[in-house]
Amino acid sequence: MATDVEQLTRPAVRVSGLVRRFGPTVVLDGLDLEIAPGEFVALLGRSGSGKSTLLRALAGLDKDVAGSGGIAVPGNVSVVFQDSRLLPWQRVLRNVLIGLDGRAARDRGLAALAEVGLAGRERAWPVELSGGEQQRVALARSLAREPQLLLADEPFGALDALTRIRMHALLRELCERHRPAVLLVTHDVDEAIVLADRVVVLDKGAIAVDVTIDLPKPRSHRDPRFLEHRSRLLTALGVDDE
Ligand SMILES: Nc1ncnc2c1ncn2[C@@H]1O[C@H](COP(=O)(O)OP(=O)(O)OP(=O)(O)O)[C@@H](O)[C@H]1O
Repeated sequence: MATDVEQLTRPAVRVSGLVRRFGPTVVLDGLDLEIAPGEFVALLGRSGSGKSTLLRALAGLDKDVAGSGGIAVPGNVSVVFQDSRLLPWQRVLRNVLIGLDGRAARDRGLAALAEVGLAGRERAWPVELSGGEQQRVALARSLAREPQLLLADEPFGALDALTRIRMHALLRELCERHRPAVLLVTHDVDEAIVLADRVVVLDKGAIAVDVTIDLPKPRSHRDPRFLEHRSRLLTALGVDDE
């Protein structure tokens, strides 16, 4: 039995020495990562560096990694992808409640839709919603499951810049209220700095950079410390900061 102190200090996510190969190609090469309960970690890395591979492993979607040891995650994990993955033949509330049963779950679904600003749209069809609204439904679907770990793979990558900024504010609020541990995969350095408590960079199969973003929220792009973080992270990604 774990003691109370162990319960409090135990990370929500612990990855140790994770290796993932596809044929001869080693994508994850002894990767270590811990995420504390309630901590928001953003994962950056060049295209093909293995970000989605890591996220899929944590989500339990990679059968070849599952059960191999090296990964400890909470029992209750939700995933949000770049496309909302709503079922077009189900109305909004039905989509939120997929896999959930009972009155309490229905109430959580309704509350989650209200939290993402979609109260009154429960009976809409996905096709009647904008891309940003569909991603809100996807967020509500995750929230209704009250996850201890939220995994997000470029959830705003397909949205226009203005909608993305609104979604940042929404995600920040939701995470502050519900406090899941979060791993957000993104290509967007600014998005990582705006949202995360920590930003990690994946390179050559392991975490190459691990930076705590100790700036008050909401964060301003004009804050010189924001710019310092951006510059450091862009350098880590091999991009020149003009
Ligand atoms: N099922 C698979 N079979 C073979 N190779 C794969 C498979 N899944 C991923 N890979 C390879 O693993 C590497 C990492 O892919 P992954 O999708 O994790 O990268 P990523 O960092 O998420 O990239 P991006 O930023 O472009 O989305 C790539 O070289 C990719 O081709």
